[in-house]
Amino acid sequence: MPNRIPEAAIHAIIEAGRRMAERNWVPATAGNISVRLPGDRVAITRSGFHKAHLSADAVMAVDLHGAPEDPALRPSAETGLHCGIYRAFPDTRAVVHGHSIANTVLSRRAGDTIRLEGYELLKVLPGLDTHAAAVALPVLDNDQDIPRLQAAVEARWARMAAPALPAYLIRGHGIYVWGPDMDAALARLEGLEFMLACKMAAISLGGSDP
Ligand SMILES: CSC[C@@H](O)[C@@H](O)C(=O)COP(=O)(O)O
Ligand SMILES: [Zn+2]
Repeated sequence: MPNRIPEAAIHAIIEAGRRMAERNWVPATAGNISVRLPGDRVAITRSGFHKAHLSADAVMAVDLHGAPEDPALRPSAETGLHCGIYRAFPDTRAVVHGHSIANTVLSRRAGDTIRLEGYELLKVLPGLDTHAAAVALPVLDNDQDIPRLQAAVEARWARMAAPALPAYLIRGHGIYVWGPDMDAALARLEGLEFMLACKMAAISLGGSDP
């Protein structure tokens, strides 16, 4: 079957995988990456591939409900979470998911949210133009039942003041971050991971972090 995914989308996904792997955010075969395509299609990583070594063969197309165009290929196990983000946020064109040490450790000891306050890097988030701000990053309980987890995500979004932050954490698992293009999604991911690493370092030093 010919690969009908635009070259630019494949390139963006491969490069994102390399960039996330360089930072140790996608150990083993963890993580998944997607790009919205025209016509209610999504290009997404296939399940079980190492994100440092992606090639065009590791990328496939699904519809906005996660149905593969080629039923012989298995998309990411978490395709339902990507598609849920694209359905909820029509301006979103890229979604990235990583498993860093900081997002895993901090989400395991958090309640419903992780507060990030006073960091210059908050300005990477849409609508924030000063460090004198605070955000509450949602933390959802992990669940291997992805439709049920997506329902919990949607219930949380419904309770959040609009506009929802373009990110959430899954407890002991990882982070989902999205944006209007891959560069924006990766910048938001890097900013959030930096702040989470700072928070973890502050706590490790025996201090607190607001
Ligand atoms: C290596 S375990 C990680 C997986 O269970 C999952 O959380 C993950 O991020 C990658 O799954 P995948 O199906 O390859 O997209
Ligand atoms: Zn994962």
